[in-house]
Amino acid sequence: MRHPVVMGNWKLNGSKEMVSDLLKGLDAELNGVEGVDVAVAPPAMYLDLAEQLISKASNKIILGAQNVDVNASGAFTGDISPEMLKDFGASHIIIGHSERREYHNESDEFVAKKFAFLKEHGLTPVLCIGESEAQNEAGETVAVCARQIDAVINTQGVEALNGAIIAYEPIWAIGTGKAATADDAQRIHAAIRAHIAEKSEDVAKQVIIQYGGSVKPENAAAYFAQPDIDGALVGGAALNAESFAAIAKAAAEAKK
Ligand SMILES: O=C[C@H](O)COP(=O)(O)O
Repeated sequence: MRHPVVMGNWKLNGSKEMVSDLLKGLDAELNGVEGVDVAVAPPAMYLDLAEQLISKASNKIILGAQNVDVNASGAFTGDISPEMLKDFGASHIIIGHSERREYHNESDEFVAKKFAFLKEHGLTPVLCIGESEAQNEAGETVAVCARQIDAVINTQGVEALNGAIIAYEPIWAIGTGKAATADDAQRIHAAIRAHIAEKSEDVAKQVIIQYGGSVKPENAAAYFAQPDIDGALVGGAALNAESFAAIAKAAAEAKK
C-alpha cells in the first residue's frame, strides 16, 4: 500500500510573515490528521525560517525545496546544492517543474542529472512530468511523460525511481483552474505506472505518483479516490493553510 504524499509548492511567493502564518496555521489544521505525508516547498530564501518553525510544530511537516543544482560547490552563481538543502533539513526536492523547463530551458537530460544528484545525496526527488495543451490535443500525453521518465531510467536504471516521487502535472492545468478530470488523470497515472512496470513491476507498484494542476479542496477527494493517484503537488491552494490542510485530509481519508 502506497502512503499518500501531499506537497505544497509555494513557487515565488512568501515573506517572513507569510511563512510564519502559513506554517503555524498549517500545524494547527493538521491536528489529528494521520495517514498522509504533508510537505511544503517554500522559496529557498525562507528554508531557514521554515526549518525553525517546523521544528517547533506539533505535527509532522516535511520540508522540501523547489529546485537544486547539479554542482556541489564552486563558481555557480545563484545555485543551491543538495548539501545546502540538507543543511536546512529539506528532504523532498522538486525538479523538472514545467516552469523551470520552460523559463530556464531545463531539458529532460538536465533534470535527470538533478535526479541522480539528489539520490546520491540521500534526498527525495519529486520529478515533475507532464504535457502541454498542444501535446495533449495531439494525443501525445503518455509519450511525453514516458520520455521524461525514460531520461532517468535510461541513465540510472529503473531502480533509481525507488523512494522517489513522480508528480504528473498537465501544463494546461497548472494555475488555470482547468483541472484534469479525475478519470483522465487516473488513466494517465495508470499508463505512467504501466510504463515503469515494463522495466520493473516492483518499482512501479511502490512509486508515488502525485497529480498536480488546479487541485483544490473541492476536487481533491475525487483524485484520491483513484487507485493510481497517490497524493498531490499543490500550487495556489497550498498558500492557504485551511485549503492545503483540507487537501491533505482528503488524501488521508481516501487512502485509509
Ligand atoms: O507545483 C504545483 C503545480 O504547478 C500546480 O499549481 P496549481 O495548484 O496552482 O495549479
